[in-house]
Amino acid sequence: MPGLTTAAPFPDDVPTHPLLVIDYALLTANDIHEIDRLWQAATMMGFWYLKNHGTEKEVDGMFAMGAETLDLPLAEKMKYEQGDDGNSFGYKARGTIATDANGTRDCVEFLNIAQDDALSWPRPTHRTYPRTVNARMEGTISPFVRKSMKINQTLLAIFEKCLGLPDGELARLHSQRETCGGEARCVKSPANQATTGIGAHTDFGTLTLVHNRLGGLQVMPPGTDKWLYIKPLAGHIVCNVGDALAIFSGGIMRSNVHRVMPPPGLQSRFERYSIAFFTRANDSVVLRALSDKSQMIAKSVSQSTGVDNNAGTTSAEWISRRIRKLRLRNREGWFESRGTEHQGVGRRVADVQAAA
Ligand SMILES: O=C(O)CCC(=O)C(=O)O
Ligand SMILES: [Fe+2]
Repeated sequence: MPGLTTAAPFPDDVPTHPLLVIDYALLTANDIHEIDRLWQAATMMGFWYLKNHGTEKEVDGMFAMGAETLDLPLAEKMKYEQGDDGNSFGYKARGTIATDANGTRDCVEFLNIAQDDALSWPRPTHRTYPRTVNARMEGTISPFVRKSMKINQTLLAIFEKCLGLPDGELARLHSQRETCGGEARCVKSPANQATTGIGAHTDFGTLTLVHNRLGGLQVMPPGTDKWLYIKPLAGHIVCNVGDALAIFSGGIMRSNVHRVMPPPGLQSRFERYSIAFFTRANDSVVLRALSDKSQMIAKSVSQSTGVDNNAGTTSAEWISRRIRKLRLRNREGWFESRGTEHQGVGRRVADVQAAA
């Protein structure tokens, strides 16, 4: 099954970044030491591995669903294309978004399924999907979405405490009573590529869960200008903080730059599939530091001179703007796709590309 077999081992002669491995079972058992390690990972690097999460069966199903769907004829997939207006849900064809400021075309295609559609199935909340998605909605996609939401709710409940926020404050911004931009994604990169799959970026939302079997995901650790691979570890999720959480926390939590390159070594000869789940705030939530709810956040904001922690837009506008500006048809606005330019991330990405 595509994406399920390790086609070739991850090479041991490429530079990798060793993320902290966090044990989900220990987090749910309220283990103080593990919570401390999670907090360290979320604030210093913004990325960590998560083990013992109990979603392996659903993840296998998602790889199979993604491969079935992305193997459909292009004409069939194009009926569901996300378009140039900033919609995230649906199919994104290859070569439609820019991987850098010069407008270099991406080489990946992906499928985004809205969390809200998976939860309201069989009634669509946002849109409809190809038949291969519908066939697996009940048995695979909805269970995957529910389990991924549960994991992120657990992580957010921990972050609330660490940030000195009242109980339920982050949960309230991610309520199931209102629509949100949360989505499940399957990304497919063709074999034997020489160019960037997904350009340097930070994620738009709150938290991201990534399931990888082949390498290709890279991070640039803070304070460096080097791209390092994240080695896929069997059964481990790669988790990362997105821009919305960095903003809510007044910059205490880190939304780190990453990108997707062709898999390293012999792995490059194979198609690469990855599965991701993006937790994003409710559409009407205004992205701003929660200074009025936490002294710790207020202090961080007051100490960070020159950093504007208010995006000044709602979550829905923020996501829509960034997706719209990534599309090649709207190329002139590429820098506006960066999102956290007000925090220096946009400049950091630009510097990286200028130096490359
Ligand atoms: O495919 C991956 O490993 C990561 C994908 C990613 O960064 C994204 O879709 O935002
Ligand atoms: Fe990402």
